[in-house]
Amino acid sequence: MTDVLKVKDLTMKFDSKVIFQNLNFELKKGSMTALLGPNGTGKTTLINILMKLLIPTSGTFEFAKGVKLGYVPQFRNIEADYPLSIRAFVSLNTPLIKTKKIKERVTSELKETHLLSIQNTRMGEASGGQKQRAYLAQALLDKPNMIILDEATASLDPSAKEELMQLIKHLNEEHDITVLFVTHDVPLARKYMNNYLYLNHGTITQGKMSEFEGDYE
Ligand SMILES: Nc1ncnc2c1ncn2[C@@H]1O[C@H](COP(=O)(O)OP(=O)(O)OP(=O)(O)O)[C@@H](O)[C@H]1O
Repeated sequence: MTDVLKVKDLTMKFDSKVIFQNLNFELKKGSMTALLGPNGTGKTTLINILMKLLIPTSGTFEFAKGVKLGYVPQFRNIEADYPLSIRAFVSLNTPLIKTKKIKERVTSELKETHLLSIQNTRMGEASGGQKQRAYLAQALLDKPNMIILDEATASLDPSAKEELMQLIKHLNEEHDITVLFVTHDVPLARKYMNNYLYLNHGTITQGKMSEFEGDYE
């Protein structure tokens, strides 16, 4: 399998505080990788670097040619009175003038994320799982071939978690989307992911999810 991402000697410091040092890892095309690690070890910092929102102190990273990255944040700050429908929310980043082609893309992603039948429900009234799938649909509109999910299951109930993970599995298996999933949920990662990156004490360990024995203290 080819690499979609190569990280070499990546170091991040905030002033003199070292967050991590000399990280080296690769992600394979079509893999499903959990990025695990205790609170505050730098997972979000690493993702922000990969998304080019932060510049690392030193080291390099390179995505393979043709990699198109999608980012799915954890849903939050959607108040009960939030006025947009699920469909309008998913369409937020599309051009103002909605051509037939754009409308069809939105419909197709709503269908893919099991939201089509409730597309007119207000986001404020939607369940946590529905809101989270709306964020996923938004990211899928750009047709990414790799997605990064940041704690996307963190505040969902067990059945909404399973539905989201099944959907991610489907995207991986049927649409060949490479997955990097930031999570604290080790059982869920064991069930759905095949590899892990464990970020702790400023270094990273990589291996098979079935063999993961991280220390979360
Ligand atoms: N802009 C910044 N300036 C200074 N320190 C920062 C900055 N951003 C993050 N940090 C520090 O870097 C460390 C890593 O933070 P980060 O949010 O990346 O951790 P995390 O592993 O994602 O944590 P969590 O699991 O709680 O989300 C923390 O100690 C944090 O306080």
